[in-house]
Amino acid sequence: MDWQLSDDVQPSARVPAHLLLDPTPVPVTGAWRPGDDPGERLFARLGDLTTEHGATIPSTVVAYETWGTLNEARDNAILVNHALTGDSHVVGAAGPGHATSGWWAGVVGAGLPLDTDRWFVVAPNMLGGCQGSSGPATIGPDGRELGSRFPRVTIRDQVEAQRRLADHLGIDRWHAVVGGSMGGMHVLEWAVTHPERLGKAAVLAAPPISSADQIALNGLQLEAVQSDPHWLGGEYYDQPDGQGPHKGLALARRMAMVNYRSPDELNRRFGRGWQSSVDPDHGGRYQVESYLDVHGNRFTRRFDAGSYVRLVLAMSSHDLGRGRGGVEAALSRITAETLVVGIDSDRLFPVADQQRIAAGLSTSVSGDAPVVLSSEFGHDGFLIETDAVGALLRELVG
Ligand SMILES: CC(=O)SCCNC(=O)CCNC(=O)[C@H](O)C(C)(C)COP(=O)(O)OP(=O)(O)OC[C@H]1O[C@@H](n2cnc3c(N)ncnc32)[C@H](O)[C@@H]1OP(=O)(O)O
Ligand SMILES: N[C@@H](CCO)C(=O)O
Repeated sequence: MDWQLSDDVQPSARVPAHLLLDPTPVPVTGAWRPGDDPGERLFARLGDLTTEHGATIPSTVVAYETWGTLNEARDNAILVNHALTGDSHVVGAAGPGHATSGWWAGVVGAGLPLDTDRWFVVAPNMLGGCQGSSGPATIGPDGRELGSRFPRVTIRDQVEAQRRLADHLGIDRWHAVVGGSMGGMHVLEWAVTHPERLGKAAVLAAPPISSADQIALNGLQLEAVQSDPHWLGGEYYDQPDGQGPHKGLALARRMAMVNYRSPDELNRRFGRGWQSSVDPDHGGRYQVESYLDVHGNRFTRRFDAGSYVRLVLAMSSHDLGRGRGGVEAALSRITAETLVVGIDSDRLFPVADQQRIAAGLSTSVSGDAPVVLSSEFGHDGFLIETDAVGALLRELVG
């Protein structure tokens, strides 16, 4: 690497406002302190990080949010890991006059399954992400986004960044580490790499290894982004008029959304309905196409294409058994009491994946089979079925 990050990293004034995904300058705050505002985004500078592939990320920054209070014994902390395009914003402000927001707002909070009156909940933005942690959109000392200079990272690299965050916060052992989808991959890596540092684990809708089928879906999405003429090898940030690989990124999201939802749900919701007054056979659109367009377009307004490519590559690299004698040998190293949850309509990470995890564990809370939730929402069920997911998590954390 021929670049170094300085301590006063600032967003570039040259970047068109609508491409500036995260306009917050990156002041490197100190560690969390009792009394800090819940849900306030903090940043930890975690030193140079050498990736599994031997590249160095200088002055790695991880953005994170916390809720609740770390007790004196420092043994009430729960790590929550987000999925591919999530962030540290698990839950926002709640109360009179405040809407509750965040991707697991029904799960984390006072009196909720991960009860913040009792637990100290920590949620980092993953390494390579675009919501505050080091990633391709990070501004380098030359005032330009790192773009392709940001190296490939793996699930293990992302967990290493989180391990450093735990050290930074003075948390030797998590009461529990939980996460869904790609976040579940992080949970598994935590449980295998640092078995002594967590008591309990929850793996939701995640596989122990990315299969050919999953890599194929990822590869198509990567191609969609990288074949956009505005991708420019990942150096697209300074194009005139805010141009960028928006079409490619939106197409990738549309492809992904199909796998996040189930055929039954899409068929029930949309059938063969038209979105327009014009018959699709004569140029109009089907409702389901419109739905995917909305999600694809919306996504380009909140996510960086370079980050997306790095994170999808990280997901494809996932193999719990790499260098450990295979998946089953790796699973046998897990000592955390583990909840494994699958969703019966998940076509992205099907229940067979969670069956393999549960069967390989000696510490699964449901024996050698996973808990299977019945939901028509497919993979996204872990985000939507918060009552069922929350009840399972409440029981796990005790
Ligand atoms: C841990 C993490 O992964 S965090 C990241 C998760 N969040 C995301 O991925 C953000 C993208 N959103 C999603 O994936 C999903 O919306 C979820 C999982 C968050 C929630 O799912 P649901 O509540 O079932 O929302 P759904 O997918 O039905 O989308 C609803 C939107 O589609 C719109 N929509 C529905 N039908 C159509 C249609 N025919 N044409 C256009 N838009 C449509 C709705 O108007 C609604 O828009 P609104 O949000 O402005 O109200
Ligand atoms: N909706 C989720 C699905 C992937 O788990 C996301 O975008 O992160």
